[in-house]
Amino acid sequence: MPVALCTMSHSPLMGRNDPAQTVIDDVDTAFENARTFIAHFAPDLVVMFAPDHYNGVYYDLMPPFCIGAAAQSVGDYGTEAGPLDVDRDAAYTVAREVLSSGVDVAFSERMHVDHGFAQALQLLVGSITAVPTVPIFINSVAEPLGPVSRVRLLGEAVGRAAANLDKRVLFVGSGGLSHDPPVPQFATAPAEVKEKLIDGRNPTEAERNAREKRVIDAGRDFAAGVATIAPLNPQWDRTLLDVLASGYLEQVDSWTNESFVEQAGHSSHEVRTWIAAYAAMSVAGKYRVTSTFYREIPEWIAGFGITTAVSIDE
Ligand SMILES: O=C(O)/C=C/c1cccc(O)c1O
Ligand SMILES: [Fe+2]
Repeated sequence: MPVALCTMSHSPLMGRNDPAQTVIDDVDTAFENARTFIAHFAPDLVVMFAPDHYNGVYYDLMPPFCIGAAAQSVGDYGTEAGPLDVDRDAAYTVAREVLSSGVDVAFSERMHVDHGFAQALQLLVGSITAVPTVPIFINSVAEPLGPVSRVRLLGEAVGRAAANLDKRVLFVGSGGLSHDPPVPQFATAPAEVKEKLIDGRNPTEAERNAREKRVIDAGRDFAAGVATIAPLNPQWDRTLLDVLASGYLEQVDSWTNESFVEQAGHSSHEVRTWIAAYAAMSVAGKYRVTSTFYREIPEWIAGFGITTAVSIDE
């Protein structure tokens, strides 16, 4: 069965702190093209790699990776809340293959997910229930992180599992590229924030609003050039896009986690989701990137990219 790929940056600041209309139009066109690509491919199953931002997964138990056999969207930033349409059988099959490959992955019968999953599903396929999905969480914010080579191996193992599903599988990666939104760091957070990072599930409406306002304000300041967060790095972003398109994914193995932060900001670790998706795609053989959109969008605190790819042998 054929496989295909779509990777995209997400940003909850879309629609909340927007850039010029011409930029929005370009992004809308790129998403329209991605949706057309996906509709043409007609996936039976979406296997989605995405991070969390302390909305669903906390330091009370922080796995590097987690496969969901059932998942609930928390509905942060106005994204769709409620259960995803998870293909439980496929999730178990994928988990068995990944574990037997020697990549230790957590497994959940009630995974909680945030805008990292929900926004991507809504933008690409219309809703969190539009297409059966296997959600795979990749920790991209909570130190300590394992080496990025493990993410590549996770992706390959998922790709092998997908090949045995007898389904048209679309791999999706949601996150990145260079960006440094004000997501708290455990090591430097004050005690009361630390507690929320350990066990912050079900915040009050006031708590959620305050948190979201802080990020929206940071987007405004960043676009105005007065924020203290790290700059976007379009050169780093383009290099990553080139590496992913080249098919020689082992190149990322030598990239240290420190180099991600230094060059592209703390949340650049979210590109782990893209690396996993491309690695999954690589299992089916050579692939061709069929579209690439890239734009620096400070208002959304994002080096913002969207790519699609198909197998060459398809
Ligand atoms: O509020 C958060 O936790 C994260 C917000 C954000 C902002 C910009 C780009 C992203 O990928 C984000 O997750
Ligand atoms: Fe994010």
